Amino acid sequence: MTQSRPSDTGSRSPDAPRAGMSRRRMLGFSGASLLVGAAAGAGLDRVASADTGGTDTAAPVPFHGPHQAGIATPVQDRLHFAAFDVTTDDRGKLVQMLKDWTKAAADMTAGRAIGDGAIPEVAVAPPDDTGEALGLPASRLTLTIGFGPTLFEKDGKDRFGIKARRPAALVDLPHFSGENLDPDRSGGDICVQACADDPQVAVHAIRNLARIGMGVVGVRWSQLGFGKTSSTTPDAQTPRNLFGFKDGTDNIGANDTALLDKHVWAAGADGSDWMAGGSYLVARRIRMHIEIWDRTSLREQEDVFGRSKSEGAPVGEKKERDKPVLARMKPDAHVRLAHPDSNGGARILRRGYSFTDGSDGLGRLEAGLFFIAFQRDPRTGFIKIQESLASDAMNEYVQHVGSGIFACPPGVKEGGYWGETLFA
Ligand SMILES: C=CC1=C(C)c2cc3[nH]c(cc4nc(cc5[nH]c(cc1n2)c(C)c5CCC(=O)O)C(CCC(=O)O)=C4C)c(C)c3C=C
Ligand SMILES: [Fe+2]
Repeated sequence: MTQSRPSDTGSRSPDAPRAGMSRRRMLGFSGASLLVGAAAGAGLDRVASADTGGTDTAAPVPFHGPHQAGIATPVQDRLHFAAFDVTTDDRGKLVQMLKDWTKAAADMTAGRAIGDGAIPEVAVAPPDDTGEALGLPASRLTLTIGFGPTLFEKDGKDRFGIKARRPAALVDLPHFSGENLDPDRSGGDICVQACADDPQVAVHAIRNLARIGMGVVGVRWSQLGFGKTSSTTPDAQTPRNLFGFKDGTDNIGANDTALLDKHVWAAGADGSDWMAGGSYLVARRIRMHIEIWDRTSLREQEDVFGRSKSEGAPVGEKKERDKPVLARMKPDAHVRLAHPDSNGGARILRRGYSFTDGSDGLGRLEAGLFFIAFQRDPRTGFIKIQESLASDAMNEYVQHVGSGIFACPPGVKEGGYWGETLFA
């Protein structure tokens, strides 16, 4: 990617971006002609992301609106997910940080540098923006915030005076059979899901939020993800997971407002007014035993899911979108057990990513699926389905090793801030 970068000397170069100048504007002034030239030569201007529905106009995703972006909006290619612990008991400081985060998030998602930018006129203080995203487009960055159970009450303490506002749906997840959760990769008072088509843009966003939050929050754990394992745009090609299977076929589509209203968006009538238009996020770090899977026959692999590996068609059918006949699948097939018909109609919006974090010291890939699901109520969504998956044939090949649950408030209106409905 062509970048317009300031000099590496630390002093401002003549062609450095102006203070506060947006990454997009910078590109317009200094990078666009280079980009056009490069793209024309390589034919890059014809390349479309699978999830943009065939267009090559990756416009920024609006930050403001009734729902937070990053839930029902088209899934980007990369993820940086971070869980934070709040390190102060001062409610005022927490609220001020949420306001500062909101401004920074609005800037970054629009493709602008934060505040006065990375190269401000005045050089005596650290810049507002760390600078590694200068010259990069917005890359469809979305930032989605969620509040964990411990923000409402921790060790019996109502730190921020919001204990009574904890939604009934924000339960502590029960123990599930076979899981082996690492406390250092689980929980958190606040989460931020950063999704973008460029990993540098997603990492820049989390890094800068952590920097702004210094003294108020600290990163508890974080996870990078690549290769989305689900899509909210059914017309786009379904991506594949690390087991090689199409994943996300029967996901809830971004335009299916009836399904979103029924299964994803919380409503005031659910009991927590401040969550109306929000959603509940469940994250699970699922280790996949790739080496064992790779020694498994194709027939066994297909039996595990109840779908073909090539087309993704349900057992006995030809096409991916053909209606699954659950009775034709093995009783322990993943799709059969996870299907709404096996779970009293339960549906979730999946938005997970593959991950590989190198090797585990025993020569095995430290790899898996960072599973993210949004739902109106985790008790009738993720928990219901995960309990059915206790007898899943896939359990021989996977283990849940990290976990988190968060209440994601509704979207931010212009001039508002993340969590305003909770703290106002
Ligand atoms: C509790 C919820 C789920 C977990 C955890 C989960 C893990 C997981 N899934 C796959 C691969 C596939 N899942 C597929 C379908 C599917 N999975 C869930 C839920 C969980 N999966 C649901 C609700 C569904 C849809 C069922 C339906 O309505 O038909 C599929 C098939 C293709 C698809 O529809 O997406 C695959 C493949 C892995 C590898 C994994 C953990 C590592
Ligand atoms: Fe699944």
